[in-house]
Amino acid sequence: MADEAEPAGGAPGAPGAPGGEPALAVENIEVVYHHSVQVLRGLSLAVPKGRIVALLGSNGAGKTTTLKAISGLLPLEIGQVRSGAIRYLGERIDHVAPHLLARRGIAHVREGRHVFEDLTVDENLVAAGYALKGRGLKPDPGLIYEYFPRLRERRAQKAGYLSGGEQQMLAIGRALLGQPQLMLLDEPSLGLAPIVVEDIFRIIERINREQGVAMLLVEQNAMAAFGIAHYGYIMESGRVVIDGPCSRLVNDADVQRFYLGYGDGESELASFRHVKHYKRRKRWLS
Ligand SMILES: Nc1ncnc2c1ncn2[C@@H]1O[C@H](COP(=O)(O)OP(=O)(O)OP(=O)(O)O)[C@@H](O)[C@H]1O
Repeated sequence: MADEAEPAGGAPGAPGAPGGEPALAVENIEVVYHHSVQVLRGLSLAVPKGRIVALLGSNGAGKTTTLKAISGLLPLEIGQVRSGAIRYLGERIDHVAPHLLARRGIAHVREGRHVFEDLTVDENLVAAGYALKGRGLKPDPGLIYEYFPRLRERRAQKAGYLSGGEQQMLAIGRALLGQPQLMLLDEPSLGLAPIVVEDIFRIIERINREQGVAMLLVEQNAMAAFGIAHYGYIMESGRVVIDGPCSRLVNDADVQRFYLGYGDGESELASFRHVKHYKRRKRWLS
């Protein structure tokens, strides 16, 4: 688990911010789909340059929607950021088209390993070089193969025939080829065997460390995320309910009880929203 200084005023329950100059700042955004279905309700978070920040939460909390809001994909699903602001390297990006954001260095590795199945591994990487257009940078597949030697061995193979873990590696490799300054990773562990998850998370951490790329990591596998992230936010129903350095979150009694499921017989309390009530009740009982 990476160490992170305590944020100023970042007490559990009050969304704060990790220390360091932000690569990304999401400020109090509300997101609706189809002009009516509200999914994000005043969500704020920050990702400092060169850091890994985990975004956790139960199914349907709005994690994927948050990533789509940042990478500009919402309009494709008739979704919109209705209020609030998203800043990348200090500039507003909440109404910028996704291909322009990709060129500016935001790479979104979407849930479900999106690779071109009929293209080879090599061809997939060449296609990903698009993100470098106009930035005066050259794609470097050699770097990708250095991080993912298994892909080098299969470079002439069609991506559709790779294993799930190899496809996830290729999806991350494609994103990295664009030399991003911010990577959005949506559930890289999804559907993979624990040993493969360990392998991929080790590589993600190495990429962060060596390339200095900031990362916002959405994960259901909280322990895997806590293992590499510097700071974490936990969401419920479209807003952050608790945040802090991962070293603190993992030891926090409420996180353990309501999120990690280390219960002590209070299993009917299934959400952070019950925390205040629960604490009040505990005082009455004692
Ligand atoms: N295109 C869409 N149109 C309408 N509602 C949507 C759309 N995409 C997501 N939603 C709704 O928004 C809510 C949040 O979904 P989202 O996928 O962002 O959550 P999540 O936290 O990523 O969940 P999971 O962990 O299950 O992937 C859900 O209630 C979902 O049904």
